[in-house]
Amino acid sequence: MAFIVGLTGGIASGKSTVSKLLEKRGFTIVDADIAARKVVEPGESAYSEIVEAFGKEILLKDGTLDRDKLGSIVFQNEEERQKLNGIVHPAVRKKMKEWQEEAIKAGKQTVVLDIPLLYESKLTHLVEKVIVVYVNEETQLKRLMERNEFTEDEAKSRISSQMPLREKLELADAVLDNNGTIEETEKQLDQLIEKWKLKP
Ligand SMILES: CC(C)(COP(=O)(O)OP(=O)(O)OC[C@H]1O[C@@H](n2cnc3c(N)ncnc32)[C@H](O)[C@@H]1O)[C@@H](O)C(=O)NCCC(=O)NCCS
Ligand SMILES: Nc1ncnc2c1ncn2[C@@H]1O[C@H](COP(=O)(O)OP(=O)(O)OP(=O)(O)O)[C@@H](O)[C@H]1O
Repeated sequence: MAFIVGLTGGIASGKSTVSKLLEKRGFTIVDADIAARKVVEPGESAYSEIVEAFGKEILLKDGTLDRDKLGSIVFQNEEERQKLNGIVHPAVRKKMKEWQEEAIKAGKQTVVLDIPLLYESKLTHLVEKVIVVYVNEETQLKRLMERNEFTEDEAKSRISSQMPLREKLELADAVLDNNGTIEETEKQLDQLIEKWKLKP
């Protein structure tokens, strides 16, 4: 039976960076953010539900979601965000289950579920161990602002829409401290792969 590992953290804490390092080592990643983009494509059921709930003004000229516009709505307003989550999350869970089953059928010994909201969405029952990618608040804010070219307010509104990252530290089975260089994170990751005897 495959070993299912949860990978989480906070926005811009380095989950995708760690996922790429795991992929380089042959591990299969099932990425919630990728699933969340897939299930809102035109023609998918979540797409029409989102248009119905938020109106056509959250669409671009080509009919796809205006992610910036929808983001600015939902990260300023908890109720709007819960409305979007209620539409997207069930479809994301279904898509991730499909991808996980495909990986298991292909004989993978480990499957890593990269889920930003693993704790917020109470999904720890889906995994056997949880890795939290940790950065301090200052580093998180700086990297998020730099990556997305957000103002401080835009970045803070996204960060505050999640459980505080330091609280996730207490819940983790393993923590990767990503405040340093990527090489330093990579070293911690290789030690963890060894400790947990993870095989791709
Ligand atoms: C609001 C949307 C359109 C903004 O798109 P955008 O391209 O700007 O961001 P992206 O999807 O790449 O997410 C970036 C990061 O934002 C954070 N985030 C995204 N959605 C949420 C949310 N509903 N609540 C808290 N944090 C979130 C996560 O850390 C995620 O890794 C998009 O994030 C979305 O559809 N969110 C709802 C689905 C969701 O909750 N996805 C997160 C994991 S399942
Ligand atoms: N150790 C590091 N040193 C410097 N920059 C880093 C480090 N780790 C990640 N970054 C950068 O910080 C930003 C956020 O990293 P990443 O995208 O991996 O975070 P994430 O947790 O996947 O974010 P999200 O929640 O949005 O998916 C990226 O621009 C990435 O290149």
